Amino acid sequence: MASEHSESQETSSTSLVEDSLTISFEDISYVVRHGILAGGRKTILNEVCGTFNAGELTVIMGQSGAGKSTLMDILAGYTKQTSGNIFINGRLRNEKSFRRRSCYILQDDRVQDMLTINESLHIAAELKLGNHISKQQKKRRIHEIITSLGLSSSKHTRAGLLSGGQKKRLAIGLELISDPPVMFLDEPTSGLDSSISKQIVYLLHLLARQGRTVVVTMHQPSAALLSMVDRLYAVVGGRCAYVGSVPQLLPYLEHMNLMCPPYHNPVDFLIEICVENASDLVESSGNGRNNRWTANISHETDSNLIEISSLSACKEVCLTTLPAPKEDPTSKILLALKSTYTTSFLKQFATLTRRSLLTIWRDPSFTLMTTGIHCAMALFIGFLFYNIGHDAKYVRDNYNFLYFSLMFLMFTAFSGVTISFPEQIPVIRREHFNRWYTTGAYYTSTIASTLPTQTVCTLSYAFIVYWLTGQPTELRRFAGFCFILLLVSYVGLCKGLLIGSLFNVKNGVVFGPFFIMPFTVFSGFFLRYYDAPFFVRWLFQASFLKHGLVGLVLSIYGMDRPKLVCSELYCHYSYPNLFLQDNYIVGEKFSMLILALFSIGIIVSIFAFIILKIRLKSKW
Ligand SMILES: Nc1ncnc2c1ncn2[C@@H]1O[C@H](COP(=O)(O)OP(=O)(O)OP(=O)(O)O)[C@@H](O)[C@H]1O
Repeated sequence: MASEHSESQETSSTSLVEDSLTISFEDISYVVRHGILAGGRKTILNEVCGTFNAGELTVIMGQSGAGKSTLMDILAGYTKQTSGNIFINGRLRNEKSFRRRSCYILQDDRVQDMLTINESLHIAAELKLGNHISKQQKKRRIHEIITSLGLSSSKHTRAGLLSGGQKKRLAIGLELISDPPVMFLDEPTSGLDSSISKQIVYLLHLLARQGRTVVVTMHQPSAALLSMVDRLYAVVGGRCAYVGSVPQLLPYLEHMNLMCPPYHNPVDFLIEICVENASDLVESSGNGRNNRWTANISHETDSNLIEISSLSACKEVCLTTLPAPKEDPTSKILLALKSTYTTSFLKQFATLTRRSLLTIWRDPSFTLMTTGIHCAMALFIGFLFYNIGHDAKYVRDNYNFLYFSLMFLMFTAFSGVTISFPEQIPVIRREHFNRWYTTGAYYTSTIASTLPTQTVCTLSYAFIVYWLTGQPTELRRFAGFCFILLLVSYVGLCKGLLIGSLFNVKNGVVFGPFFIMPFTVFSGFFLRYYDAPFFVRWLFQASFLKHGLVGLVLSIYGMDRPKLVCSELYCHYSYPNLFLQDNYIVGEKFSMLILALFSIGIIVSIFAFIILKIRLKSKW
């Protein structure tokens, strides 16, 4: 009842369109299982409290492993706390509506390297603003973001060629398209030099001053960055050691009889001494409850800003053209929408497919190389098994050739995706969490944009080998041959997606073949169906390679193929039917094989989709 009440309160609050959101949290704990067999538990956050105001830049700092990212994940809604409450403007948070009004930029944030800044922002606008905003308004919004973030001179540069600072600004700009009033950023300055870090923190400061609630994590903000930070929230061992402004930190430490040496950065000093003084600091800060050191925060900070903005690195960013959330019509229109995603599944699918095809078009080297490899391999195999297809003497060799073709196409489809798909995960994770699109739209668009290349490669191979190896010149046999090879390569692709969703590139390369090898054993090539022990025979039905091999043999030797030419005195398989009998293929139906391949492909795709969905929900 309590939560229903709070939800209705929250819903009614959003209809009033609050432009600024203050986040407060009470007694947040996060406990994980530690060593499942031992049944142990590890407390990562221990009843922390705090308030992060709108209009302020808050930095969550602390040593590595202190719990900063975990706190951020919980506040952003990425992870669910074990206990405790989060309030938005004093009311219990409704996660669904909060996620529509916040964004989370993760540490290993990546952008689409092959797209220019302008293209990336246009795609983001299509996905995040949909048809609710006119084309003109979208263009204006993109222009505002590009100018405000100092990206005008490089707006036609591909993201892969941008500097670290420009990439980070682009990542921020992509989220600013829908103008969320709350922004979370995990380690936004990691890997950047001090001047670029200053520029990023200055940008975040300006965004906060426009009324947004900006929360970032940093290990240990340098003295140069501190003048732009409004609120420090120091975490030690999952508890709060200090919450307050930067200038108040020194008096706080002195109040605790912890004397910071002269000319020493008090933040560095706090980090150095916080572990051994953890209990006293946590007690003094009330684990985040004590507001004594937070008074007049923003006034203290602004006095330093004139000096900072004169820095050449900071001059690039100025939010003069970007409206503050309370003046921004875009955020008002989006707020009126009730659904989690702004655009329909079809719109998401179409935009994502366009983006993938554009990426492939921009970097054709991979597509050209794969097609080239398929053609080169086809020529090699064609000359190796040259003109054997019509001769009864070579039926066994022809069978080997069919099996090799199957394996080659399956493996190339499988390994290509196993390697390329995991690289996309960080990008999808951010975009999906920030409600650009559903997992289903992304997944189907990935399949749709991969199929054309796979089809071209498979058909190029099939055309070349079919004619070079002298297979029968009948359209129906050729069509059957191509169709089976296409289906097997598509199933290989789906299996690649499954492995790519499950593992990173390294583990995928190592463990991927283990998922394929059992299907090879039960393909009927090494071990025939009736020669296998009865209790493993069902595995033949589950092997897509078995259905593929039988399909290829039926295409070439089935369909009442007449007696073959024999180039020797005696050929055992002059009558193709005898070969079918010897391999237990008589009675197999082509339509059933196609149905089996389709079914296996669909089942594997569903599994891959479920795993991807689970993976995107967690940090794994
Ligand atoms: N699911 C989990 N299971 C076990 N331990 C976890 C889990 N999640 C986090 N931890 C541990 O909790 C501690 C805090 O992790 P967290 O990532 O929040 O730290 P952090 O302060 O952000 O560190 P860093 O700055 O190095 O990223 C770490 O010791 C981490 O190993």
